[in-house]
Amino acid sequence: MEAATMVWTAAVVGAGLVYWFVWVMGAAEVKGKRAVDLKMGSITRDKVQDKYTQYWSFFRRPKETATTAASAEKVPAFVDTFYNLVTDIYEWGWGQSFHFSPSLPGRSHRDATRVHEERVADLLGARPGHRLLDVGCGVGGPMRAIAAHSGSNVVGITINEYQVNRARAHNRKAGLDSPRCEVVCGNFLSMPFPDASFDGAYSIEATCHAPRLQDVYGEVYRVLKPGGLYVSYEWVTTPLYRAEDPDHVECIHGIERGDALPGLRRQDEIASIAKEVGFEVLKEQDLALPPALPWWTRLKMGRIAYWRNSLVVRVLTMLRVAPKGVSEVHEMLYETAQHLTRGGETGIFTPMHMVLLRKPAAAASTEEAN
Ligand SMILES: C=C(CC[C@@H](C)[C@H]1CC[C@H]2C3=CC[C@H]4[C@H](C)[C@@H](O)CC[C@]4(C)[C@H]3CC[C@]12C)C(C)C
Ligand SMILES: C[S@@+](CC[C@H](N)C(=O)[O-])C[C@H]1O[C@@H](n2cnc3c(N)ncnc32)[C@H](O)[C@@H]1O
Repeated sequence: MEAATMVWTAAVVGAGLVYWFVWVMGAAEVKGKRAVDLKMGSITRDKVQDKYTQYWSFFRRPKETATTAASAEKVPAFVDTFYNLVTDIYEWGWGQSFHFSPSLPGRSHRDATRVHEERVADLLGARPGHRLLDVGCGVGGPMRAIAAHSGSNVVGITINEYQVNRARAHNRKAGLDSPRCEVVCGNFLSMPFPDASFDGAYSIEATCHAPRLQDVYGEVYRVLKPGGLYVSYEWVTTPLYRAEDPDHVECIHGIERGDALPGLRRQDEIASIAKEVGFEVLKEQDLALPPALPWWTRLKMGRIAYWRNSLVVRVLTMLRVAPKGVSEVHEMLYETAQHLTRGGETGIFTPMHMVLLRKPAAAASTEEAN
C-alpha cells in the first residue's frame, strides 16, 4: 500500500473510532444529552478546575462542615458549585431523575424510576387542582412524572440556576410548561413562598444536603396548608452502621464527600426531627428493604460503561471539547459509585428512607402563633 493511502486509511479509521466513542457510545443512558454537550453548569470553562478544587477542599471532611456554624452556612453555595460540576454528567449517564429506585424484575431502569416517583404522588393523594412543591427538584424528572401521573400542578425549587434552565427546557419539550410545572431558583432553607400556599410537598433525595434537617422541614411546614401532606425520601445510615468499624466509616465518608453532603443522619433521627417542627408522622419505611430488589445494581452493572465514559471524557478534554477538570469530576463520581454500592451491599446506608408527614389540620399559621 502506498504511504498516502495508509495515512488516509488511518485517518478515516481514527475518525470513525472517535465518532463511535463520542456520539454512539457516549450517549450513555438517555439520548439527548451527549458527551460533546458536557458543560459544567454556569461555571466558565477556565474556572472548572479551580471550582472542583474548592469543592473538594470544603467537602473533604464532611462532618466538620455540618458541625461548625460558619461552615454550615457555606454549604448551600458549595452544593450549588457541586451541581454546576455534576449536572451534565448526571444527565448524560443517568437521565433526568437524579435519584435511585428499587429494581423491578423484567422492567427497565426508566420504568423503575417512574414507579418510585409515582409512589410519591399516590402517597400524597395528589389530584388535579392540587398545587405541590418539589423541594430540591434537580432538572425536573420527578416533577414531570408526578404532574403527568396525578394531574396536579408542581412548583420545583433548586439552588442551582443551571438546573432551573435545564428543567424549564425539559418541561417545555414535554408539554408540561407553566402552570403544570414551574421552576424557581432558591434556597430550600428559606423559601420564597408565602405561608400555607401548597396542598402537598415532597422531596426526593435532596434534603440530605441540608446541614440541619429542622431548617428545611420547618420551611416545608410553613408553606404547607393545614392538613397538607409531605413525603420525603431521605439518605440515612441504617441501624447496621457501626461507628467503631473503620470500613463503615470510610464508606459513609466516601458517600458524603462525593455527594456534597454535610454529614449523613441516622434513620431514627428523621421522625423525631419531623415531630420537633410540628409534623404528625403518618408512616415511615425504608423502601430499600426486601422484598424490594437492590437499588445499587444499576451502579454496579456498568463497569464497562464506566470505563468507556471515562475514556470519552478524557478524549473530549484532550480535544478541548470538554473543559479541563471534567475528568477529575468524573473520577470523583466513579469513586462515589463504589462507596454507594458498598453502602447498599452491606446495608449500612439507604437512599430511600420514606417518611409521610402531615401538618395538623388545626395548625396555626406562623404569624398567628407569634
Ligand atoms: C441523590 C444524589 C445523587 C444520586 C445519583 C443520581 C448519583 C450518585 C452517583 C452518581 C454517578 C456515579 C457514577 C457516574 C459515572 C462514573 C458516569 O460515567 C456516569 C454518571 C454516573 C453513573 C453518576 C450518575 C448519577 C449518580 C448515580 C446525591 C448527590 C444526594
Ligand atoms: C440529588 S438532586 C435530586 C433532584 C430531584 N429531587 C430528583 O430526584 O431528580 C438534589 C437537589 O437538591 C437541590 N438542593 C440542594 N440543596 C439545596 C438548597 N439549599 N436549596 C434548594 N435546593 C437545594 C439541588 O440543587 C438538587 O436539585
